[in-house]
Amino acid sequence: MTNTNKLVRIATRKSALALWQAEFVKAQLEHFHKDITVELVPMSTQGDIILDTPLAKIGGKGLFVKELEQAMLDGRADIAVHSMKDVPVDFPEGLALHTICEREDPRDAFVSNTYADIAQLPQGAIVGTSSLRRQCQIRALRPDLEIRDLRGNVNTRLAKLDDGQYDAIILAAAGLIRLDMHERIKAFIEPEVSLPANGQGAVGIECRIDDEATKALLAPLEHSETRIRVNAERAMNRRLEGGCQVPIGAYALVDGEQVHLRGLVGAIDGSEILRADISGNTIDAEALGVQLAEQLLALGADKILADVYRDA
Ligand SMILES: NCc1[nH]cc(CCC(=O)O)c1CC(=O)O
Repeated sequence: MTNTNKLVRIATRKSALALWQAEFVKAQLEHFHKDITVELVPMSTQGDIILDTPLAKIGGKGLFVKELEQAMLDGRADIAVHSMKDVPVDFPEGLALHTICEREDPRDAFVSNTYADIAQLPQGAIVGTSSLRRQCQIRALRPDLEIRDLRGNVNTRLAKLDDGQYDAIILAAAGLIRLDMHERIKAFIEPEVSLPANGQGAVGIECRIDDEATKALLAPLEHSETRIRVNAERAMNRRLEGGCQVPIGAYALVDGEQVHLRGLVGAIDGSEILRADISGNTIDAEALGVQLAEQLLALGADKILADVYRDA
């Protein structure tokens, strides 16, 4: 199919990372289709505006994507580029996640100006993260550390570290790598120590379900292995009814026809961490995610999550 003179407008947040991801998709689209025009439509979202309230308290779900979705529904934009980690489970009527691009490094990263890794942190050191998932896993590993809230976009978080407000902070490696700040990563935290969030490191593209012309243009950006991994992870998260601010980790790997999925649900104080894993055929990725969620529920995840939601 040729799409001569087709215009693709990308709704995007204005953070450095969101703009990088939108520019990445723009470059990919232009690479695969020489005859199209791609424009960025930058906008602010509720999540960018309410920066001083812990996300768990404002009910997190979709905070960073609602305005982008409205722009597509209104016809002011054609696609929205998201970090898969921040994409809610369900989509508004008329929109769907059409494309998942190849995943960047999914691990969490240890960032500090003084210490080389978590093991080197002295007793009582202050670690910045607002992620309940990172918090519970670090607390389980090092109960002596003091975890403090850390909000804002990647650059804001790094500035707070450089200010001396924290001894170390934990960020997604993918964000730092994309923003060309690889050298800020002192150590990668392996999934055995900090199981990543579902979708971490993957970029997804949402569009109108009936927009066949745009969907055809997006087709070459799809990465099937990443799709399988993220589908398994998101299915687990969905069955646990986890929003984007929950102490839940989900991480899948694909090896040939096999998908291996690990899941974790933790109490925020790190006092209890439930882990389970499952393997099966890639065709069953989503069913495996649901089964793994049910294993975790049977182990007591429902009680832990009920406590988290009650305290939020
Ligand atoms: N919650 C914010 C967010 N959403 C996506 C990323 C990083 C990039 C990615 O996971 O694709 C980050 C920052 C972070 O967790 O450090």
